[in-house]
Amino acid sequence: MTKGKRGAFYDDDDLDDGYDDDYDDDYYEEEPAPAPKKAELAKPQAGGKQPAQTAPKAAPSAAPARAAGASKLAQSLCDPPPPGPGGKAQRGAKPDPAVKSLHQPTYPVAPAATSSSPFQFDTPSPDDAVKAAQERKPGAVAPPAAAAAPTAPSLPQNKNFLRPSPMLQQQKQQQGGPANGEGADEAARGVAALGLTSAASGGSEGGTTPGGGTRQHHPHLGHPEAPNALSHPGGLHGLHTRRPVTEYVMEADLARDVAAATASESSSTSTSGSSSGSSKPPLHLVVLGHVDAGKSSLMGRLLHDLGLVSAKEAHKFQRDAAAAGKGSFAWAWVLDERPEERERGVTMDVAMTRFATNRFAVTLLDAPGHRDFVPNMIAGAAQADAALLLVDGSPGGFEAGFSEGSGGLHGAPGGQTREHAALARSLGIEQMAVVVSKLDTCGYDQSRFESIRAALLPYLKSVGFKESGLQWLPAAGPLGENLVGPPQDPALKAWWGPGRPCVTDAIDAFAPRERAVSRPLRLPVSDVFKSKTGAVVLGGKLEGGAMRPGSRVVLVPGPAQPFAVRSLEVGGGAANLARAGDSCEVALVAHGGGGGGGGAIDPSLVAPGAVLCHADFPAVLVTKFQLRLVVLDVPVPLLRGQAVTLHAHVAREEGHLSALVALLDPRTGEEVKARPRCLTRGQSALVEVTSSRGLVLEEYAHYRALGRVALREGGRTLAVGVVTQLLE
Ligand SMILES: Nc1nc2c(ncn2[C@@H]2O[C@H](COP(=O)(O)OP(=O)(O)OP(=O)(O)O)[C@@H](O)[C@H]2O)c(=O)[nH]1
Repeated sequence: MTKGKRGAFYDDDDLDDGYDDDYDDDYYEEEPAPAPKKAELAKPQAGGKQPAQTAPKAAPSAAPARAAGASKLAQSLCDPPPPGPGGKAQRGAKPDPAVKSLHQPTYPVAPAATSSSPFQFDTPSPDDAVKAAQERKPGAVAPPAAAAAPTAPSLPQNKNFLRPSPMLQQQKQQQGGPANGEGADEAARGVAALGLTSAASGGSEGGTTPGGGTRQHHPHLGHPEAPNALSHPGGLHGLHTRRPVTEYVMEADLARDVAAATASESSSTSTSGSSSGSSKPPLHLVVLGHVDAGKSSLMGRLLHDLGLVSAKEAHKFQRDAAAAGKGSFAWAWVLDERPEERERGVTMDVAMTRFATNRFAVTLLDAPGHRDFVPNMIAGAAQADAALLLVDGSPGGFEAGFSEGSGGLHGAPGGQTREHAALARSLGIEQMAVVVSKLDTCGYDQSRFESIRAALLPYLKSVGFKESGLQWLPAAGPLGENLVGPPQDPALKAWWGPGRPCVTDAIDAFAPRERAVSRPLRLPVSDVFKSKTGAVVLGGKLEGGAMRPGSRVVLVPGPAQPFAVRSLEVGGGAANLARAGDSCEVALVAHGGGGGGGGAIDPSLVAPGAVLCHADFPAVLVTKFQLRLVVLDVPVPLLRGQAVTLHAHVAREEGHLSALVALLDPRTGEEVKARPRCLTRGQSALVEVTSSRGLVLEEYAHYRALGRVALREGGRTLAVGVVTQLLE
């Protein structure tokens, strides 16, 4: 393999530069065939943990037909892997979805299967739903009645995108907070060449009480027909005159508050160890991985082991899941709340919850693994500072999730381990802990762990991760092994002893994010809900700037008049200040309208993809922009006019490639050809994109999180890029 160079054309301070340095030839050994052993199951757990699920033998044939089904995005990202020393070929194993049998409430060693059938859904995926709605109603306009309803806000209906778990909603309500209710080598190097780096933001300073999840609705999915500034007759606007963000100087009183909060946060960081979430640096953590890798189960059990799910609640989840014939999904039910998710045993939305580790106030985003829900995964990952990548270590499981797909226009798509990792990196995530799960199914075989690492590491490096940004550890979620303390199972303990990190150690080893407070306020709205007091609350992650009660803000797109911040919650607790990186909820009142609620924002006017902005430095709605992109795995070359779905922060719009401006050298960024006729996989290019409706975007140089765009079509991610210029 030609060692990738990248980044020369991105004047990005975080640009990766250590590709060669980090390259580790040791990992280019031929992968030894896994030697599965009998699973060690259903043993009592030490440390007061819940007993693991018992292990009656399951009939593999009875397992649901769920397997590798995945987009082909990364087929090109990893083929062919580099030869090892001596020219030995290094290839990922073929799909072998033996993981099927793990859908039974047992953990048997499954025989290797040779084929996989994609998971079947009988109802439309969110992608389909949004598309269908948009096709039904081009330029979808909100019904005037809804727009006019002053006191009966029609909140998004139960299609929440980021949502808290039921357990956390309950906790929040008990605390009296807002109710939550319903709640290819070339291509790969190209991704790396984008040099995308993490959002310069860091999360909340004060997750005051672990488990104070408050977000409820994501209007993006909930309201495919919601108004858009460019189509709404009732005066939504987003056509501000843009003041250069570089002119912004933070208001003196706000700057004082920010400086004080920063000082207090640094001092508390240096004296870490308290168990309270308050004043701990925030960390937005997304959990990624192929369908059924064990993401939800691991997080559900972790929340229990951290004391956020009581034994009684855990028992109820187990009883109810068993009664529904889904006993093995009991821990996943902590986060998989929707009936469809529980019935199918598949996460569909991103579930959000909060907990505290020794070091961080963590906002957890549990992303769906199934390829139909990659758009949801993108929105979750777009907010994250770090990721846990769950990799199924069971025999055949890793191979299914890491499969390359069979290529061609109608070929089988590859596994989501690839797609998720590539997307995460392109969305700016630089720090990731790879958790190899389900090793209990092969007797915690160390060689299986090592061989998975050897196969995955080159790929992760090829999509832009530095080896220094990666951690590797084993864990078995449902069994509670290596989650919050050292493993109890002798077979695992034998090679993962004291001093080796457990999951919470790995989280604590992530670096906190720098907060992008020097830019004007930007908060992409991911939730709209009504608090107990009747206030309409907007929630999301602050991607730039700072605010406090009284701050003047404007919603783009949104009503023309400015609002004032009436009250704030950060990390689930009342706050006087929110800074870039904070996960916050904001209640607004019309500027100068007092606190009576009469001037409160009408939630029906909160459009999907809306962004709360500084009133004097608002964002603008963009319909044409220039994007520097890398073409991922495309079945056919991209031509001018190619229809795409644009994914940026919490926004999603239909659009097309309106011009292929130039082909770029992926290493230097220099133009190698003007106006190319088409773009093929792995190529780097400057393109012009036209969106059918306006959306809020920013130049990547100013706001990373608002300047990253993924282009998808037909269930595949075609390209990822960064906004270089706003054109119209
Ligand atoms: N033996 C064993 N089974 C596991 C382990 N982790 C998860 N499972 C099982 O794998 C199945 C899928 O687990 P989930 O937690 O739903 O997987 P997921 O990655 O969240 O799935 P999606 O979100 O739908 O992509 C369930 O039957 C779990 O009991 C593990 O460490 N060992």
